[in-house]
Amino acid sequence: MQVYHKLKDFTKKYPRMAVALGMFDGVHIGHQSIIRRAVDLARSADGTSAVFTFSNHPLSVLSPQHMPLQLGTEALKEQLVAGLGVDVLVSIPFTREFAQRTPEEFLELLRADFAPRFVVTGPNYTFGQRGRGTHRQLLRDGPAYGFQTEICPAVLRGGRIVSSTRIRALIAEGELAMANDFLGHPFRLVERVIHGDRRGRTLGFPTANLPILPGVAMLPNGAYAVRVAYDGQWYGGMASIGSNPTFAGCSRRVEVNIADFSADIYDRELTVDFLAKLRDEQRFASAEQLVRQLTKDRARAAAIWRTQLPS
Ligand SMILES: Cc1cc2nc3c(=O)[nH]c(=O)nc-3n(C[C@H](O)[C@H](O)[C@H](O)COP(=O)(O)O)c2cc1C
Ligand SMILES: Nc1ncnc2c1ncn2[C@@H]1O[C@H](COP(=O)(O)OP(=O)(O)O)[C@@H](O)[C@H]1O
Repeated sequence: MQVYHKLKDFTKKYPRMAVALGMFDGVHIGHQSIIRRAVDLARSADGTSAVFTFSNHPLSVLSPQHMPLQLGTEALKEQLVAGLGVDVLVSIPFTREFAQRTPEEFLELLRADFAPRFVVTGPNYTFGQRGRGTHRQLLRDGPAYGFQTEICPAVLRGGRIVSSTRIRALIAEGELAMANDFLGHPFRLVERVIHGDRRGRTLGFPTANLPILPGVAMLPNGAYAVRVAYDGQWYGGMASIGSNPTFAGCSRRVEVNIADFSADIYDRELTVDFLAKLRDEQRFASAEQLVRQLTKDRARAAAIWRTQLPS
């Protein structure tokens, strides 16, 4: 997949585009149906599939106080979109200047830079100044700009609409099984390993520490069964979300003990998929008691990740 962070004239390089439009935070099963439809339409037209999105949420510019925690970073969105077989990802910053475009100017930009044959989006998508452009305008005016529009219906699970807003709430409440069902993949963190207190190795449980960036959604504190991708390889593991209350404490972070693994991976990127919660975070009376609990956690985590490692 080719990734662009700036607009330019893509029309010569990528003919007959099918473009999926949206923020796609979390790339959940509703987003996946939109993006897959663009991929299918591009294939059937022997053309190019593209996702056109923003690298920052529009509310971060228009109304920062209403900005929701994001289900993932740019790096995560890129990973998940690539996994859907998309040819081109265009992810540009949303700026005040961009927000000034009228819906008609946005459509003109789409024609000039993408010249799409097909535009695919969801029923809640809006575009142009004050979000005045709706799916109805796309359906009505698309042909004048050279494209057909497909609006994918909202995806339901258990009678409820799957949305990024709903998944954010599930993550905050620790409803991991339902969140993963709505996401269509395990809740995922992609981050670089930072330094900790170098205590993990002395306990017999080294833990690669990952920061929880401000603005990014995270599960409640506790111990979790996880799977971890490092350098193209999947491993089982267990993770702690919290601040090590048994010791002096630290800033809230994610710590991952990777099974059957030994290497220095400071500053390297890890992908951590949260599979199931094992227990709440506890303050133990001693390091020995924590170690005893971690040994039990490891056995329970292994029973979970063993069936969930991609080959
Ligand atoms: C699966 C797992 C669960 C953990 N649970 C707790 C806990 O309940 N309470 C706690 O104080 N620390 C817990 N820890 C964190 C350890 O205290 C921490 O990994 C250890 O102190 C090493 O810290 P360091 O990486 O900064 O060296 C847990 C770690 C793991 C891997
Ligand atoms: N099985 C493993 N799981 C996690 N990290 C490991 C493992 N084996 C080696 N490491 C390395 O050890 C570091 C964690 O050791 P630890 O003593 O907890 O240090 P820190 O407190 O700096 O995280 C990781 O960042 C990684 O570089």
